[in-house]
Amino acid sequence: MDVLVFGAGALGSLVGGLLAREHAVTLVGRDPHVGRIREDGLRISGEFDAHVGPEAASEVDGLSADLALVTVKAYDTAAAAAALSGEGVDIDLVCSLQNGLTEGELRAALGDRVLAGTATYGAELVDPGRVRCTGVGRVHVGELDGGESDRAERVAAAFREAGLDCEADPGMPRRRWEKLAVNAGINAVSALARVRNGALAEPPAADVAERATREAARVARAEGVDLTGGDARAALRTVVGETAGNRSSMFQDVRAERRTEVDAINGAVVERGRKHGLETPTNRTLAELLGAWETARGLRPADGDRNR
Ligand SMILES: NC(=O)c1ccc[n+]([C@@H]2O[C@H](COP(=O)([O-])OP(=O)(O)OC[C@H]3O[C@@H](n4cnc5c(N)ncnc54)[C@H](O)[C@@H]3O)[C@@H](O)[C@H]2O)c1
Ligand SMILES: CC(C)(CO)[C@@H](O)C(=O)[O-]
Repeated sequence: MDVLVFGAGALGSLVGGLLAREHAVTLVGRDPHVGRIREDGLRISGEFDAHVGPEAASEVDGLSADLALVTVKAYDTAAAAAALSGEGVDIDLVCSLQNGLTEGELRAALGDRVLAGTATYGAELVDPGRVRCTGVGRVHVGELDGGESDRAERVAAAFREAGLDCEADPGMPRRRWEKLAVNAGINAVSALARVRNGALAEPPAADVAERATREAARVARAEGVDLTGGDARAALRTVVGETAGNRSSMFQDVRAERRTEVDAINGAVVERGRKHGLETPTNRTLAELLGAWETARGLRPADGDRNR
């Protein structure tokens, strides 16, 4: 399979680098990472030990692929969608492995070529040309609206050929919403309280996290997804327990003074809830507080366009 990875940062470099052991891969990213990969290949450390030689580019013009994986941060999705739907690029299928609800933007630009994906691998870019796998997880891929899918099965088989743990899932809407509900509970709460995930097992942080997760499950049900508040809270507690020693990605972003994905996580819960006439006060407060911090730090566009 010819695979293009749009957004060769931590996750994209890890997944793309592992796929490059078996498939023709082009990593699309930015210098100095792209330049180093061209000169010396990509080194993968941590849970894997590999030195691979994918193609690397900083533009998609002139590229073609059977599959494009989208691994930019959620707030760069619009730019990814615009690039991948451009005239100079020829892509058959697109699959996001991002956190947050980003498929709407991708589908608007790329139509029914878009598959849903989730990834629970842990990745960290340690230096240009070097990525570390901090945890072996699993990739799930499937139709945005759910159902059996030959094309998702083909993608999953290609991932497995390269030694990645990957399954096609006919229940991607529920899987996406459950992951969103867990991220809604963990990420902003841990980032604002400046605590590792394990601190969300105890009140009062646990109460805030559970409220955010329960609100997300209520919105999911309004969207037609079969996710109870109890199931979502059970998933939250499991992930908090399994990742007790981790700093969430949003806590890491705040520590590094980077823009967070709060708009695509808690903000998405608020916006989808509003469409259904549902109040989501905990998610709204979390999104507003992190938004205020990002604005004060000059990290988000001043015009209020959340997705730029
Ligand atoms: N890192 C992980 O362990 C992990 C695990 C699961 C899910 N995720 C999700 O995956 C997504 C990516 O996370 P990450 O940690 O890899 O982020 P990252 O910031 O390391 O990687 C994103 C990369 O995209 C590049 N990029 C952005 N716009 C671009 C453009 N127009 N052209 C070329 N390159 C561009 C950036 O330069 C950056 O290197 C997020 O939604 C995150 O929540 C990450
Ligand atoms: C599962 C998770 C919350 C663990 O830290 C992760 O998705 C994250 O940090 O974004």
